[in-house]
Amino acid sequence: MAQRLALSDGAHKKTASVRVAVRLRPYMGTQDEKDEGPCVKGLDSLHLEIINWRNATETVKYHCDVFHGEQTTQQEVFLSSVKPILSHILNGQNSSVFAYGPTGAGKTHTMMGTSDQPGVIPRAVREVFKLVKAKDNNEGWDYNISMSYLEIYNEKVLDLLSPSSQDLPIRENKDKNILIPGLTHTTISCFSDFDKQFAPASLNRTTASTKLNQRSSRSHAILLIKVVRTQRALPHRQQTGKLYLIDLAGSEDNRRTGNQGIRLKESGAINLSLFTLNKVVDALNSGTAARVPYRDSKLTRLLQDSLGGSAHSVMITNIAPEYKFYFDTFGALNFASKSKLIVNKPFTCETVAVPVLPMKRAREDHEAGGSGTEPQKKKKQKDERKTEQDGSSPSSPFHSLPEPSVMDRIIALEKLVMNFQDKDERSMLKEIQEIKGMQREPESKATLFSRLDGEKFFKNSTAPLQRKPSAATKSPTGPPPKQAVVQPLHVLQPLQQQAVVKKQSVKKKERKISDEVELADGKENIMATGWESQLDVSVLEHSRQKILQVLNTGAFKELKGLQQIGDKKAKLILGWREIHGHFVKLEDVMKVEGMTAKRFSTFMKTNILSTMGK
Ligand SMILES: Nc1ncnc2c1ncn2[C@@H]1O[C@H](COP(=O)(O)OP(=O)(O)OP(=O)(O)O)[C@@H](O)[C@H]1O
Repeated sequence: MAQRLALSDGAHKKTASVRVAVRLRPYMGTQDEKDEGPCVKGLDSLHLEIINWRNATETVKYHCDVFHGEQTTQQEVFLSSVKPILSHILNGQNSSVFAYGPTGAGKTHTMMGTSDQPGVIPRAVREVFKLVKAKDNNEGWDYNISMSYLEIYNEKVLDLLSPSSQDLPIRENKDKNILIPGLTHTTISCFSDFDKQFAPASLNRTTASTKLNQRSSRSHAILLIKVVRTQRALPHRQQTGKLYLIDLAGSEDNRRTGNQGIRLKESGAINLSLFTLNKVVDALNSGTAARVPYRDSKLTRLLQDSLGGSAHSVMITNIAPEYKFYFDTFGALNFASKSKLIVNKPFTCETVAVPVLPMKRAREDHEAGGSGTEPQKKKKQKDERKTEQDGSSPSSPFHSLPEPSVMDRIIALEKLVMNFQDKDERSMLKEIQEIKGMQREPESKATLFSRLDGEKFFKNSTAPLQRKPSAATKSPTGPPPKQAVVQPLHVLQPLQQQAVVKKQSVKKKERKISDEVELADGKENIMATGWESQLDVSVLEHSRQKILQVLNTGAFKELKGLQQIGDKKAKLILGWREIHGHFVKLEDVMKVEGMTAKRFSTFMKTNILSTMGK
């Protein structure tokens, strides 16, 4: 029976982390009807930046193990991100490469490629044969290479090499190897052998056209290349290494894909498994003994070896530059930065028992369907059923999962960004927030600009990432931002405008809330009540500007710092801002859902009083 030997003894002591590469596909104008320009761009081979959703004049910077820009070739992606982990499978260890990212971002292109530009899969298989050939006769081992190819479609495991087969079960043996009884294993002796099997089997994969991708993969495709090497001499040691090459289906926002009916059901399954993948990463990252929910989806059950398990893993996060992919890109980058923290512990899967061959056959039989004794079988079936009751069965109602609202997602993402920024970046963020605070004080203006101009924040001289001005997002004021981790270049509204209290001649009937105040620029203001007219006009206006500034630039927490604003209102304000841009005047807050005139009046009164003197 194959045993796992942890490489944690003596000289072999080492761990392998999940290597995270990010690949940005070229901008495809046709995918972006509004032609708003890219929302994300690379900075160097390790960094990229994306426009901050809260303020289009700011950017958020990410760090990854490798960044592949738009011009990167398939060959370069393979050489830098994939080739280095392939040799492990010749030593009985597992390796895995998986492409993750939103639909239409280039996962299939990266993994499969085209005949002109072959992707990771054909290149990796060629390389495995090359490595085996180089070793073959010199070291006294015989090598056997085989392939299996499956897809997970609507939470069903389907054999792509035997398309007529039904949903296959997933099992785990006592050595924690993941097995799929009934799955075809085909021995391949050269690359063309592989290609003969792989090319037609790929056509069996479920694809369909959606609004975001004409040929969208509706399933997760997993190619398994298994290398078994057996020592010719006694004691006939045998090592089994597996290479998983995984093209995940894309995460989807069905408001944009326009999915309905069967596409919507597929999408539910795709999003559920990716959501579970996220939970698995979270659990692994927490570093506690918390249960890792591998069993909650077929995908994570199969990837058990690849994440936090025994594999050397590379995750290629594919992202798209167009604005319509913005939130998916943001989510993918945050997921990538989480996965980067996982540390895998590589094992060698080796048999030392003699005689080797009968036991090997028994093991193969086991994988081919004859798995385990009857009582074991029953127990495993029970486990499967249990998993299905947990909600991962094909018939489980995916749509009944609570879909977080857009704002919940945005706020969660925001939290993630704050959590996963590099420490240095976090401290810079803090510093920048302080500068933002200073911006609120007109007397600090001069200091602010002198600091912003300083070397400390803007060392990079490349052109800043800027959204092309569109009606909804035009920044009202200020020069284009220079480059920084997060760029706070929201320039001040003029403060301390002269206000004149008009004679209180308007009847209360006509002005339900208040008397009338007219600003020097002629704007009408309907919030001042009797108590306000007692205040110094400049103090009043100063408070109003402060409140307006928080409403326009405050994050969730700062909004909640305002009187009368709870979680729900803060989210609604963020949502309003996202859609409409800035509040031009305070009264615009009444356009936010649930902010009645009466509430607005109380909101103003309490906030003006609380900001006075600050
Ligand atoms: N690096 C690239 N260079 C040129 N074209 C690319 C690149 N990446 C992706 N494309 C093109 O973009 C389109 C979408 O890519 P692809 O189908 O690979 O996306 P996907 O992420 O696999 O989507 P889905 O999850 O919906 O299957 C395809 O037409 C593909 O050829």
